[in-house]
Formats: sequence, structure tokens, C-alpha cells
Amino acid sequence: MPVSGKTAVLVAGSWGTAIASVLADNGRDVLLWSRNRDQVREINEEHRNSRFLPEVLLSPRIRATDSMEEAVKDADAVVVVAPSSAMRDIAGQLKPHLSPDSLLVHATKGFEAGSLKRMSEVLSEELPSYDSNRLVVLSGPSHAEEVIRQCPTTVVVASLDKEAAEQAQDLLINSYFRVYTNPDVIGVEVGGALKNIIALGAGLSDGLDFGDNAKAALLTRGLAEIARLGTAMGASPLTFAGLAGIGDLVVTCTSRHSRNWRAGSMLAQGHSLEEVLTRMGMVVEGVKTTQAAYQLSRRYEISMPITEQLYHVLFNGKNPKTAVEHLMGRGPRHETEEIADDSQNGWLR
Ligand SMILES: NC(=O)C1=CN([C@@H]2O[C@H](COP(=O)(O)OP(=O)(O)OC[C@H]3O[C@@H](n4cnc5c(N)ncnc54)[C@H](OP(=O)(O)O)[C@@H]3O)[C@@H](O)[C@H]2O)C=CC1
Ligand SMILES: O=C(CO)COP(=O)(O)O
Repeated sequence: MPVSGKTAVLVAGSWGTAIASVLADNGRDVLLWSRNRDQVREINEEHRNSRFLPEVLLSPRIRATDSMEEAVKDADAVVVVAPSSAMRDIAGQLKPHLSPDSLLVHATKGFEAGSLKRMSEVLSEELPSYDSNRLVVLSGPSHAEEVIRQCPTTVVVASLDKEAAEQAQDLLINSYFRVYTNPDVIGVEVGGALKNIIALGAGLSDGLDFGDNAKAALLTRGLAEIARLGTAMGASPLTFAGLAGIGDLVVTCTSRHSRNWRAGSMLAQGHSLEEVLTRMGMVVEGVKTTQAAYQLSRRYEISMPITEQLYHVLFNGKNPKTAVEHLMGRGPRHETEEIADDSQNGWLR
């Protein structure tokens, strides 16, 4: 059954505004919720979101409101695009207004600090009368700055319920925004969250002029540790070869639009973490995700050497050059020892 009619998008940051544009281009009436009244006025009167996407004129199909009730009332689909730190708070505000019949999609890349829960787990807890199997996760390589310019983009929507995934696909797909479905909710959430850690590392590496070999090493060995933790948490290893895995890792580690990459390169220039986050003025999910992944690696007893070193750089003042020396100085390893035992790994003798 296709979704038609009104769609609510919570909140009006960079990615929420870009998704609202995709929906408007698909002929939907979009109500964009923001807690910021000046931003609501600007979107409604000037069709602009000058703080997050200053160059763009928004479709008149996008209206903004600071009333959650108005945003969500009669919406047959609700797309939550909050920073991970705000997900529980926003889900609590959504709860009294969400119809169990609405399609619920989230596009957030991170874990909840402290509980280490995935975003779909937070939503399920906060929205107990919503059928959690129907929740959809949107992820993949998709910088808002390019999507809003209608650059060709591919993403993935994951749900345990095939019909819900197909409804989300139908809601969002168009000639420049190609949407694939996937049943692996855990893999799509974990891949989208963990690639930000590696992007921070890639920004640091580029900022310190470590070269292209180092960056390729970070992406490849980074993907290995993402897949190790993800599969331990219940994901399919195949997901990490897809859009929410290698796809998003490549774009975030190489794009000038990436806030995580930029944060890493500013750290390399000697700015403090606090300074970097203040200057950025937008969410840099990789910082909190490094802490969460470090804790998850301990919980699941998974080796994540890049994450561990970055954790010490970010939170314990470790010099990045010393961190690289520690990574390079570890004992010799087989490349694939974590995914193949000795009877299957292809040795002749
Ligand atoms: N930007 C991108 O290209 C992409 C981002 N994502 C993911 O989307 C999520 C959102 O990122 P993005 O849109 O870029 O972030 P931005 O920094 O661009 O915007 C964050 C928005 O969240 C709002 N906000 C923060 N806390 C609250 C709260 N407690 N209640 C209500 N509103 C709140 C901010 O409002 P205020 O201005 O009032 O503080 C702001 O509008 C992240 O998980 C990110 O990883 C995923 C794919 C692409
Ligand atoms: O997730 C993203 C692109 O797919 C956005 O990455 P940044 O948060 O690093 O900008």
C-alpha cells in the first residue's frame, strides 16, 4: 500500500531539511517541526533554512511549525531526523500524537550515550504502543548538501517488516534519490553510526598529512572492526558491503561536506575538541559514537584497535602520532583471522 498525503519531518537540521525536500519533490505536503521559532518563520515566510542550508530556496510544499501536534496530526508518515542525543526527548514529545497506523522512519546515525542503545531501540522504548517491527531506518551515503541539489544519491531503508520498508521506499524514491530495502535493521543502524568514528580518524590522518596509503588502511581496517562489532550485535556481515557499510564509510571519509572528517582535520591543526564542536555549530555524531563504540567493544569483547586509539586521542589527550605508532606497532596478524578459522582460510599448508 503506497503512502500518500501529509508527511511530518522532525527536525529542521541539515538532514531533516534535505529529506523534506526529497518528499516535497515527490509531491508530498511536508510539515517540518523545529523548536526554533525564528527558523519556523524563516522557512514559512522566506522558504529558507539559512543556518543549515543557506544557498537553497525550499519548495513551498514545505511548511514549518513548532507545534508537535500540528506537525504529526493526520500525517501518514513521520520521519525523525534528530541528533542521537535528542532522540529520546523528541520521541517523548511525539508519543501523544503518533498514530499507530503512521509509517515511522528514523534517519539518525548514532547510539544513545550511557545506555548504548540503537536509535530504533530508543524509539521502541519511548513509543510502546507503536508496533516496533514496523519501524524503518534510513541510512547510506547521503550528504544533505548534495541531496538538496538533487545530486544522484543511493540510500537504504531497513525494517523487520517488508511492507513497511517498501512503503518507505515508495515514499522517498525518485529520479535522483534511489532507495533500496534491507531487512537488517541492526546492521544498517550500526554501519551508519560507526563509520563516523573512522571519518574522524580519516580527517585527523589527512590533517597530519599521513598520506593516501594511511587513509586506505583506515577505511579498510575500519570496515573490518565495524563488521566485527556489528555481527557480534546481530547484524548480517553482508550489510557492511552495502550502502550503510562501505558506501557511507567512503563518502564520509572522503567528502568535504563531512562534519566528522572536518572535525578530525581541525583536531589535527591543534584545536581542542571543545573548540572544534563549538566552531562546527552542527552535530558531529562521531565524537559520542567513539565513546559508545569503545564501551560496546568491551561489552562484546571485540577488538576495535582504531576506535580504541581514537577514544584515547579524543578523551585522554593522547597524541595522534603516538596513537598511529601504537596501531602500527601491534603484533603481526592474519588479515581475515576474525572471519575464517584455520580449517577454512585457504592455506595450502
Ligand atoms: N547532515 C547530513 O548530511 C546527514 C546527517 N545524518 C544524521 O542525521 C542526524 C541529524 O543530523 P543533522 O541534521 O545533520 O544535524 P544538524 O546539526 O544539521 O541539525 C541538528 C538539528 O537538531 C535540532 N535539535 C537538537 N537537539 C534538539 C532537541 N533536543 N529538540 C529539538 N531539536 C533539537 C537542532 O535544533 P537547534 O538549531 O534548535 O539546536 C537542529 O535543527 C544525525 O544523526 C546525523 O548523523 C544522516 C545522513 C546525512
Ligand atoms: O552521514 C553522513 C553522510 O552519509 C553525514 O556525515 P557527517 O555527519 O560527517 O557530515
